[in-house]
Amino acid sequence: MSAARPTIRLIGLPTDSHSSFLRGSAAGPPLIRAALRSDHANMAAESGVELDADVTVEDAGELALDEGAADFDRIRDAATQAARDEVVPIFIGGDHMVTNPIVAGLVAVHGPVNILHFDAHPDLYADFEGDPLSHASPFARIMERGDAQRLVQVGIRTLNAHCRAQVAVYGVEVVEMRDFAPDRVPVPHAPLYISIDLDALDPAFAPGVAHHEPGGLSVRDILSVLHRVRVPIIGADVVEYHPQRDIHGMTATVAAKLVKELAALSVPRA
Ligand SMILES: NC(=[NH2+])NCCC[C@H](N)C(=O)O
Ligand SMILES: [Mn+2]
Ligand SMILES: [Mn+2]
Repeated sequence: MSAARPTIRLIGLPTDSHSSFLRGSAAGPPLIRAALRSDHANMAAESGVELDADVTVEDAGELALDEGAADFDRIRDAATQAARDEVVPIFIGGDHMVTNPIVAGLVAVHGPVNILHFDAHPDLYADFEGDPLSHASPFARIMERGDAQRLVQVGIRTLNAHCRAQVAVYGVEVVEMRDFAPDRVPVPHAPLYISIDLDALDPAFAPGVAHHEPGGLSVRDILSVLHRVRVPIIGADVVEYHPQRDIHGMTATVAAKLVKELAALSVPRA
């Protein structure tokens, strides 16, 4: 990666076969990509970093997935290849199972990473409905492999007894929604990976998700935390966009805004 001008690699992950309750996020990636390139906006992040000008955007399209067992390896290998190519991968989901193989792939190059995770759910189930690769379990798999030095979770508001026990077992740092303020979030250092489940947002800001959980974050809350990141990220994902639950594409626009702000975090801060 050139010190002067980093490259991000946009990778769509059209998969929702490990979802619970509702499927539909597999249709998300092209709609988020279209919202990112819509003429209603421009490519400037709020920091002033401009995609295409200050950050090269390499769009890899959708990864070929077939809902079979090989999908895990395909996603993991795409993350590893991006790291070896010295580009910053930004994955567009698809459901939250994808973060499990993504982190496995990045760790192969970077070693154990620090994760900043926004979600209504801790996604730490030992397994969910019998599926260890469930979108409700990615961070249990990551923590049990030792792939994370730190896992900081923000916006959590669905902790049941099982997940509270998992938090304790894995030493997860949780900023629950009931305690949230942007400056209360411990922003980890490098190597930093950021995962955003759109249901971290209140349904008023992001109706286009399966799991509507009231009392969530605002878009500005998430941006206020992202703007406190001081190290260039090694990768990120935005997941769980469900087009069929959206209203006038507003959640696709929110997802695209987050992709743009995440891409800007590939640039070292002055
Ligand atoms: N990433 C998710 N949507 N997790 C699924 C949540 C599972 C279950 N409904 C719960 O509330 O604990
Ligand atoms: Mn969630
Ligand atoms: Mn999630």
